[in-house]
Amino acid sequence: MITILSGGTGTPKLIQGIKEIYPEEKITVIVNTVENHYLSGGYIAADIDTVMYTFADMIDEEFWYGIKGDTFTIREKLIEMGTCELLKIGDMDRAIELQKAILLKDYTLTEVVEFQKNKLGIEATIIPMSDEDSEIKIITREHGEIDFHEFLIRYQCECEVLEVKYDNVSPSPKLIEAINKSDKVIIGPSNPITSIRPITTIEGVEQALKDKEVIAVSPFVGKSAFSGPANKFMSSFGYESSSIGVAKLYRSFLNKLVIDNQDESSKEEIEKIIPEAIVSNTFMKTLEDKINLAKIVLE
Ligand SMILES: C[C@H](OP(=O)(O)OP(=O)(O)OC[C@H]1O[C@@H](n2cnc3c(=O)[nH]c(N)nc32)[C@H](O)[C@@H]1O)C(=O)O
Ligand SMILES: O=c1nc2n(C[C@H](O)[C@H](O)[C@H](O)CO)c3cc(O)ccc3cc-2c(=O)[nH]1
Ligand SMILES: [Mg+2]
Repeated sequence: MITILSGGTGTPKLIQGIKEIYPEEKITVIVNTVENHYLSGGYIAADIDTVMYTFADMIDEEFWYGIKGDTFTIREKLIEMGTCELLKIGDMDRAIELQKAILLKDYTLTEVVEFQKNKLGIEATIIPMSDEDSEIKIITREHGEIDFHEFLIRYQCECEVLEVKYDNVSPSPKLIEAINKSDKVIIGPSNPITSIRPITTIEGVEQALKDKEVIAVSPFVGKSAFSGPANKFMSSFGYESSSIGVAKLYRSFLNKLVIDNQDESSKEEIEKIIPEAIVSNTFMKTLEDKINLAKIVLE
């Protein structure tokens, strides 16, 4: 049984490869919940929904959020009536969010996700990192403290990032047990600061990871992330935005780091920080790329 630590965009691509070659019922995914929030009566759990939609083969692969082919009738009517939502939410996606808000009145997020993933025919286990809500804030030079989604969407990540803040939350009931029971833990190429670190800094997680074979895929090539604001977030934490920075951030529990062919020259330096760096193609453009990378992390 394997456990995968996931955020949104990066790890779901790797999951697409893993689920082609590994029994889905033996996969557990622990998902970041740091950005979850209520919006327009629904409960947005962006990274959880991206992981669910990826397993259910309904993810919109242009944006890595939302459901492919979704319509936006409600959004358009809301705008016509003068209500603009920061997030672009499709009608089917909104149904999933509304159902979460309805069920969360009587059930925990862990229970709600279990119910919804079963309804979507998903055999993998999907566990929120916490059942507690938290808020992630970005401290910027230009606008002070702003919401994560304001930073991402309204300001298109263009601010100077001074700090990233999020609450410490308690682990969801099955989190530590999932890590302890797994033969291997895979940290996907998600944003190390806003997707992975919120999981690894939860009480008990780092200790549990130290007893496991942990392999990560770097979300960086050279000094840049493949996509998104990871560069700025790493720098704000004092880590270089590179695979070397990832090795340093995860050094207390990481056994292996998969780095891109273009970073071959960093292998020696990384192996002074963690036991092993594996050099491979880490660009996941095609399903074949994703399967090849999955074979490496499952070895
Ligand atoms: C805004 C975005 O957040 P989110 O959508 O939650 O994304 P993640 O934090 O899960 O992942 C972003 C992370 O993914 C890396 N990425 C994307 N495509 C690839 C790829 O083909 N190979 C590879 N090794 N990494 C990939 C990317 O560099 C990002 O850092 C966000 O925080 O970016
Ligand atoms: O950058 C955006 N991210 C959107 N996201 C993704 C999310 O806000 C973040 O980009 C990532 O999850 C960052 O972790 C959505 C997620 C959902 O679950 C539902 C709707 C959206 C809509 C947007 C959007 O319009 N723009
Ligand atoms: Mg995310």
